[in-house]
Parts: sequence; C-alpha cells; structure tokens
Amino acid sequence: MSAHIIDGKAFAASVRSDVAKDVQSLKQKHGITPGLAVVIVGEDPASQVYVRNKVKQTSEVGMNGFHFEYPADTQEEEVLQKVHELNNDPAVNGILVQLPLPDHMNETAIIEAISPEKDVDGFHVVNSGLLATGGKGLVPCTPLGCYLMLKDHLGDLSGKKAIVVGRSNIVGKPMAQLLLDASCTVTIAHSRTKDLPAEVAQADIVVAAVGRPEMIKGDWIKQDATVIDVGINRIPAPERGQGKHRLVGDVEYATASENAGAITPVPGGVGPMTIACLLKNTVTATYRQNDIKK
Ligand SMILES: NC(=O)C1=CN([C@@H]2O[C@H](COP(=O)(O)OP(=O)(O)OC[C@H]3O[C@@H](n4cnc5c(N)ncnc54)[C@H](OP(=O)(O)O)[C@@H]3O)[C@@H](O)[C@H]2O)C=CC1
Ligand SMILES: Nc1nc(=O)c2c([nH]1)NC[C@@H]1CN(c3ccc(C(=O)N[C@@H](CCC(=O)O)C(=O)O)cc3)C=[N+]21
Ligand SMILES: [Mg+2]
Repeated sequence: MSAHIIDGKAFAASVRSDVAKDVQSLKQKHGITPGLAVVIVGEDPASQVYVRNKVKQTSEVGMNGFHFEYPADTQEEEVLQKVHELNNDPAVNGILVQLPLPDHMNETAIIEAISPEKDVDGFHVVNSGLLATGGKGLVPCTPLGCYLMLKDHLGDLSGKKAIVVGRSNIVGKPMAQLLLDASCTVTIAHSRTKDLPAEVAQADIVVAAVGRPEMIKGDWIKQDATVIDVGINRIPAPERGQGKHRLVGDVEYATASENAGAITPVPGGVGPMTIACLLKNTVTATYRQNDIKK
C-alpha cells in the first residue's frame, strides 16, 4: 500500500489564514499590529531559505516584520545589544535569532538574553522549562508543527508508541515532550542508540530529526506507521543539471511510503508548518503581552 501524503504546505496555509484573522482582529479591536523581529548573523545557506520564506509570509498575514542582518565577524556584544533593544521595543512582540550563530558567539547567552515572553522560537530555558513541567510557555515551532500534523491526521495519540530520532534542544527534546504530554509511550534515539532499525520498527509514530539524508530506511518502518520527516538536507542533483541540488529528508521516502500509513514529504511537509507556527507563536505572544484573551 502507498502511504497518505500529509500535505504540510496546505495545512500551513490554513494555519496562516487563522493567524491572519487573529491579526485583523488585534488591529481592529485593539489597535495592535503584531511585530516579529528576526536577527541573522552570517550566511548559513539552510537559514537563507527559511528567512526568505518567513519574510514573505510575515507581511502576508498582516504582521510587521523587522529584519536585522549582521556580517559573520560581528562581535557577540553587538548582537546582545540588539536583543536588549528589541526586548524593550513595544512594537516587537516576537524575537527570533537565526541559528546556527558563528562559532565565536555563545549561542546560549544570546538565546537567554531574549525576553521569554518574546521568545517565539521557544528556545529560552524558561520556555523549555515550562514545556517540561506542563506550564504555559511558547513551544518550539518545528515540534509544534509536527504535533499539529499528527493530531490532525491521527486524532487521539494516547497509548501510541512514538520514536523521536534526534535529541537536539530545538527539535528532538521538545518533540518528545509534546508526544509525552499527548500520552504516547516515547523513545528518544540518538547517535549512541544500539539498534536503531529495531527501535524504529516498533513505532506507530516516527519523527526523524537527524540531519542525515535518507538515513532512516523504508524497510524499518512498521506497517501503517505515521512518519514525520523533519530533515532538510541539500544533496547534489546532477540529473537536474550541473551544480544543481535538491532537498531530501532524513527518511528514505520512496520505500518508507510503501510501509507507512502516512508520511510528510520534503519539501512541503514540516518546513512550511514551522514557519506557520512561528507566526502563530507571534500572535500568541502578542495576546499574552497585552493581556488579551482570545
Ligand atoms: N523542517 C524544519 O523546520 C527544520 C528542520 N531541521 C532539520 O532537522 C534535522 C535535525 O536538526 P537538529 O535537531 O537541529 O540537528 P542536530 O544536529 O542538532 O541533532 C541531530 C541529532 O541526530 C542524532 N544523530 C546523528 N546521527 C545519528 C545516527 N546515525 N543515528 C541516530 N541518531 C543520530 C544526534 O545524536 P547525538 O545527540 O548523539 O549527537 C542528534 O541528537 C536537520 O536536517 C535540520 O536541517 C531543523 C530545524 C527545523
Ligand atoms: N532560530 C531558529 N529557528 C528555526 O526554526 C530555525 C533556525 N533558527 N535555523 C534554521 C532552521 C531550519 N528551519 C527551516 C524552516 C522552514 C523551512 C522551509 O520552509 N522549508 C520548505 C521549503 C524548502 C525549499 O524549497 O528550499 C519545505 O520544506 O517545504 C526550512 C528550514 C528553521 N530553522
Ligand atoms: Mg543544530
């Protein structure tokens, strides 16, 4: 059987249209236009795609976008200064500092400098702490997008066996937390996991966030499992012409589609949902900062 393809692009469009309605109502009833500030240091190619899509969609939903670009050799102090300025700017409701930062910068110090109420990435220790303890913080965009797709496709997740492959602070760990909150039985796999194929084979839900092109093989996937592929890997595509590239996920898509009940494509899966959730978090942050109940 061939898997249902979860259309992240279409789902993201519907999330954005809800966000646009909220933005309209904030403007009309409260005279507030949500503002998202994005800080980029250096030129990571993966980040460029993300930022390009984000800039366009911020204005499409009627929000203000503020962009600050710095060369790779900028001093950390200058970025910290900008973050403090944005923390104190009432026109800015959300702040995102694009990762990775250049090696000479302390990523943690910069993330922790962001006011937790404006941390729309959900990376601040206050927000990860709130997520871990069942509190009301801001949830990281990529895991939130994955979770919304899973809920939309499966409904109740309770009792399902889920595996998250990858344990980064920005994807794997918060993803596992959301699945646990939804009462899944959660396994977190990583580079030291002994028998990854056997672990994956038990899972009703597989979330792949490894960063290695198609490393999760299709024949590991249990019959009818739901597969969420977070990976964004640019690989050479000489068949498209010299020097061309294409995007693939962390899952061997063609073969996984034969076993899975449903699967997210790359591109067109998790990526668009991440941006939609960033806009959603910015609206959520705006409501909370202004003590407005939705
Ligand atoms: N679609 C989107 O919106 C987004 C996509 N991404 C993509 O998701 C992927 C993961 O991102 P991120 O979490 O930041 O990546 P990291 O590099 O921070 O983490 C990768 C994780 O994968 C684990 N890993 C590496 N090799 C193996 C292996 N052979 N077997 C099992 N586990 C392994 C690592 O284990 P260990 O901890 O032991 O080293 C680590 O926990 C990337 O492709 C990235 O581009 C990321 C963010 C957003
Ligand atoms: N502070 C911070 N927060 C992040 O959330 C963050 C980050 N830094 N750094 C980089 C990663 C990566 N990431 C992506 C989001 C969307 C797409 C995306 O829109 N992808 C589309 C289009 C891809 C294309 O066509 O090239 C898709 O998958 O369909 C990609 C990558 C967010 N990240
Ligand atoms: Mg990383």
